[in-house]
Amino acid sequence: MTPNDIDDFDDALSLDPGFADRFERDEARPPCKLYLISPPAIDAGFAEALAAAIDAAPIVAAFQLRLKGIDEHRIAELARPLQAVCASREVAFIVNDSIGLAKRLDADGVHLGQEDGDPREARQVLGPKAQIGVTCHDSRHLAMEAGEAGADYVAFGAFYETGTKPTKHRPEPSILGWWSTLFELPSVAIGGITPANAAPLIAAGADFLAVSGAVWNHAGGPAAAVREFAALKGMG
Ligand SMILES: Cc1ncc(COP(=O)(O)OP(=O)(O)O)c(N)n1
Ligand SMILES: Cc1ncsc1CCOP(=O)(O)O
Ligand SMILES: [Mg+2]
Repeated sequence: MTPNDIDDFDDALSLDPGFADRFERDEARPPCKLYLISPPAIDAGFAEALAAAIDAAPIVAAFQLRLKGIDEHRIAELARPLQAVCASREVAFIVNDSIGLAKRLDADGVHLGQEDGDPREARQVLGPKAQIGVTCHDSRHLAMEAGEAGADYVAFGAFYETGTKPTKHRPEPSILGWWSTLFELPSVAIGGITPANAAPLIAAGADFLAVSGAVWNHAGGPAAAVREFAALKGMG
């Protein structure tokens, strides 16, 4: 994809929704992977669902433990079996929001929102191997800042309406193409992504699709959802 193509991408998509299905993702780029986000609340039985989702297709690269409004000690208890599921399957285990909790759990990384802490501090605390991700909403500026601060990926979203959390930023898919043309650092697309609406994001150049509701709330169960994502062009 070239910068000119990127400018035209959203226009073509709005005129012809089938455009993304025919658009060729840059073949030099590795296939797009799935980045699972936990439901906002879980119980001990969730480890089984997580294992089923990961085992459904070899496209799951990462899992983020994103539990809201729960005491950190309880999150740590819930985390252990999930961490074991991920470790045995070579899936990165990422903690949301808290550098301290990521350190305490010896997680593979941490995801930081704009109010969650400084990626440079995360690097100091978690070390050179940690995967540090940063929320960049719909902002090219925030993404470049995150890259300069040493992030391992930049996350754009929410691309679509989502019931998982209230969102106020709505980037166009072309921000993913713009990013991938200029920078090597991987991008993550997030927000209301389903197998039915993911094609434009994959075609535009997303390296990872971060998904919660479409996997855990799928009528056929999480494994069926992951298989549907795996069948999309550009995933692999
Ligand atoms: C991969 C990924 N991208 C974005 C977010 C959102 O993070 P944040 O803006 O801090 O919002 P909360 O998730 O904390 O509600 C994310 N968690 N993961
Ligand atoms: C955490 C987060 N940040 C932006 S949208 C979102 C929710 C992702 O969950 P879903 O895939 O259910 O929309
Ligand atoms: Mg956060």
